[in-house]
Amino acid sequence: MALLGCGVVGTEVVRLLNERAGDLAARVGAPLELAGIAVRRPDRVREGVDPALLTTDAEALVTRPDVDIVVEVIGGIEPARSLLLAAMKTGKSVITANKALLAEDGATLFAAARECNADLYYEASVAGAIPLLRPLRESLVGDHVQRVLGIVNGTTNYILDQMDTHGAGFNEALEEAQALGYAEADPTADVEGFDAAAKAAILAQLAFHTPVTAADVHREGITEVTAADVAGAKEMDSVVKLLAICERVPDGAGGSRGVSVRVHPAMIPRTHPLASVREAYNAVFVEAESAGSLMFYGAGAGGAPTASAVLGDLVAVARNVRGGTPGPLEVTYAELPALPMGDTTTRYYIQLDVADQAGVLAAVAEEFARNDVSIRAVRQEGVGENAQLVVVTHRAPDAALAATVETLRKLGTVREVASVMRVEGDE
Ligand SMILES: NC(=O)C1=CN([C@@H]2O[C@H](COP(=O)(O)OP(=O)(O)OC[C@H]3O[C@@H](n4cnc5c(N)ncnc54)[C@H](O)[C@@H]3O)[C@@H](O)[C@H]2O)C=CC1
Ligand SMILES: N[C@@H](CC=O)C(=O)O
Ligand code: NA
Repeated sequence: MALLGCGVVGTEVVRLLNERAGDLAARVGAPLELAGIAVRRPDRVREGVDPALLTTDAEALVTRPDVDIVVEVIGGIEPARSLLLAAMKTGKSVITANKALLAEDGATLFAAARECNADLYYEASVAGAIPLLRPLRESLVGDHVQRVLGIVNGTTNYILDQMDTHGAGFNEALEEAQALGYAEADPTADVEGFDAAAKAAILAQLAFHTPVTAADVHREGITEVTAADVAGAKEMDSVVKLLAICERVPDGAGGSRGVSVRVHPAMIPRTHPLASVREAYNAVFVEAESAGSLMFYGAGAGGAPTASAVLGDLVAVARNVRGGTPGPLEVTYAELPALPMGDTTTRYYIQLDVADQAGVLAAVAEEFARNDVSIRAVRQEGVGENAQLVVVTHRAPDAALAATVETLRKLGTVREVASVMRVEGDE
């Protein structure tokens, strides 16, 4: 086998391959021999890594005749894509942790795997160590999945958790997450929601057997989440989490109109199981017609947990290679359209700084009514210059809720829209 990349994840893969060589050989039925490791800087000292294995010529490594499995933990689109394609075209099976690539151009990789009769396994790409893709791809393939909902980015969960529990600042918490090996090479991918959106696309594609790419996912990160949002959530006995939500949208005639796939911060009650997901942990609920609700929980980021998922794939693929039978391929027959966010029904929490005078509540309520948004609860707090209205809505199309907020911003009696947050998990 060959390894591409020897960073946070790659180093752990090498360490575990060495430490568990005997057990892995027994489980596969043959030893897993590391033929080479493609790196950018071969002079760098890497503890536990034999320097004789290092090469900067990744292209030559992936096509070597003595390599039959290639593990890619470089990340990014290129050269990862070309290397994986070259590997499959020369008869190798491949394993990758690269959600960005799978969500942007998974179709090309899956087509190559099919044409070349190669395995393409990627359990590490979503929710790190948590076995989630194999259950969707295999265990639940006979069921009808309705919804996948969860926390799939460790870095942002770590930041939000530190803000909530220790009142930490955003930048300070991000630096800690980077030092712990959770963040992507460019942490913008985490905090702007790109990483979670890529994972949501992969989950939706597997769950609904329909092509979904990152471009189909509505994405909002956590950079706009303010201390006021976190404090507002606390007052509601709730917590702010970055959620990935993939839903099958019914057509009213027993079928599906399409899928809604979105990533955004949301307020969830502290009593909800997702509220207790702390630090860089991930948790995902899968709701299927016959299985009911299933919950997957565990380490979603970090070198060793991610390497665990890579090694699981490696043993599975090595067994397939030895047996001469490839594993299951992607099936995306359903061709369901990805519906726009505006059509998706959500609920909003809105905190308004208002003038403390007669008729304010009526004026605010009128804007909700004008947009056909039903109010679930209203609370007034403070007096005079500190007067605030907190409104929680019932479900309405997201476009109607966004339009309501826009009109509230223009209302003379509203001094400021202090916080707007979607609400999930307490219906
Ligand atoms: N760190 C984590 O918690 C998780 C990471 N992943 C994914 O695993 C992959 C790797 O992530 P990390 O190890 O954290 O990143 P990293 O940045 O620590 O490691 C990537 C390594 O690849 C090397 N590299 C870049 N271009 C190369 C090239 N052309 N040839 C050879 N080496 C090259 C870099 O020098 C770096 O050492 C990414 O796709 C990431 O999204 C997935 C799940 C969790
Ligand atoms: N950067 C990612 C790593 C795992 O996929 C995260 O923080 O979850
Ligand atoms: Na996983």
